[in-house]
Amino acid sequence: MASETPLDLSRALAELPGQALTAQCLSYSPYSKFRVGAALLTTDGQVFTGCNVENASYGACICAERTAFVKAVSEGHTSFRALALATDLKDKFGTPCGICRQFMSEFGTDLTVILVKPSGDTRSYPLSDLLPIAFGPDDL
Ligand SMILES: O=c1ccn([C@H]2C[C@H](O)[C@@H](CO)O2)c(=O)[nH]1
Ligand SMILES: [Zn+2]
Repeated sequence: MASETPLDLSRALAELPGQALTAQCLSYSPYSKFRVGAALLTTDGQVFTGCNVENASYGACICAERTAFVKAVSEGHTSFRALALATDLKDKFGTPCGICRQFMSEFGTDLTVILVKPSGDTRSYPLSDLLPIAFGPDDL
C-alpha cells in the first residue's frame, strides 16, 4: 500500500467529526439519554468508530471513546493520530471523562482530541493538555 500523503491526512482529519456524529446515532444510552459518538484515526489512516453502551448495571457502562479504542486495539492497531468526540451539548464542548483520558493516554499523549458539537463546530486539544503529567507505561 502506498504511504499516506499529507493530503490524505488532512482529508482524514476533516472527515473525522462527521464520522463521530454518525457513530453517535448508534449510542445505546437508555438510562442517561446522553448520546456520545467517537471516531478514532490510526496512524495508517484507518478509522474505528464507537458509541457509549450502557447497562442496567450502571457501573458496566462503557464510553464511546473506549469502545472505539477497544475495537481498534483488538484488530491489531496501537498507533493513533486523532479521536473525534461528538455529544449533544450545544452550549459547550463535551469532553472525555477521566477514565477515558487515562485509557487513551496508554497509547500516547500526542493524540489530537477533536471535540464536536451537534452543529459540527469543533475544538481540538492535544491529549497531553487534557491529561497533564500523566501516569503511563513508561512509569512502570
Ligand atoms: O466522554 C464521555 C462522557 C460520557 N460518556 C457516556 C457514559 C455514559 O453512557 C453517558 C453519561 O455519562 O455518557 C461517554 O461515552 N463519553
Ligand atoms: Zn469516558
